[in-house]
Amino acid sequence: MSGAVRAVDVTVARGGQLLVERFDLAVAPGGAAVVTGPNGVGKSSLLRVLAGLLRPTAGHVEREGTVAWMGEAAALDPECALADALAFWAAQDARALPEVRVAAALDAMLLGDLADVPVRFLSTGQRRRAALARVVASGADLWLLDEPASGLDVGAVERLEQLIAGHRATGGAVVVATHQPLALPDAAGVAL
Ligand SMILES: Nc1ncnc2c1ncn2[C@@H]1O[C@H](COP(=O)(O)OP(=O)(O)OP(=O)(O)O)[C@@H](O)[C@H]1O
Repeated sequence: MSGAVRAVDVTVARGGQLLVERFDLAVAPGGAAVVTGPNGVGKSSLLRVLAGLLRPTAGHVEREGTVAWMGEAAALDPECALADALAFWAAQDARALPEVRVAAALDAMLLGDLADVPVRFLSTGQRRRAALARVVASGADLWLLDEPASGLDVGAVERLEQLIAGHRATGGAVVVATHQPLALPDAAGVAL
């Protein structure tokens, strides 16, 4: 696995407001960056630019590998059992053995007992863990995570930190926007 992202001289403006000006960032395979700053400063917007979902006003972004994006909504079918909803996306990602990937991702986020429960019954924190399981099951090289720890209990935050460490150990790259402190060794800090 080899994931990476590089932002070169990136400027981001939204709604006539300058959010990020002449920004540079390089996250190599195995690397991580943590984006912090007050509400409305532009963290999500920057992550969207890194993902290619939003065009920068100036500058450019280079990505290496496949990308998993985790935003506010998990986009898991509320009527489906959790494992089936995750398997749908794992299959879209054209990876081999989606069911095996989903089972491993559910285990990784301690959701195995909820595999057959419809998504609409999940609690806030369980939904967040399900969204993370979707990222894990995607097998993507570059993870872009917007507030992944929001609503998670202490144990789930530790799981998240372990998942990110494991992803990086295999050559994956991670950029996280967060208000909550996360233990991500050697991560580059980006304070907006
Ligand atoms: N589609 C849009 N059109 C115009 N302005 C927008 C749009 N989306 C966001 N903004 C504005 O851009 C600014 C940055 O928003 P963004 O969501 O990137 O902030 P953030 O740092 O992630 O905030 P938070 O910590 O609250 O999640 C805010 O002032 C917001 O109102």
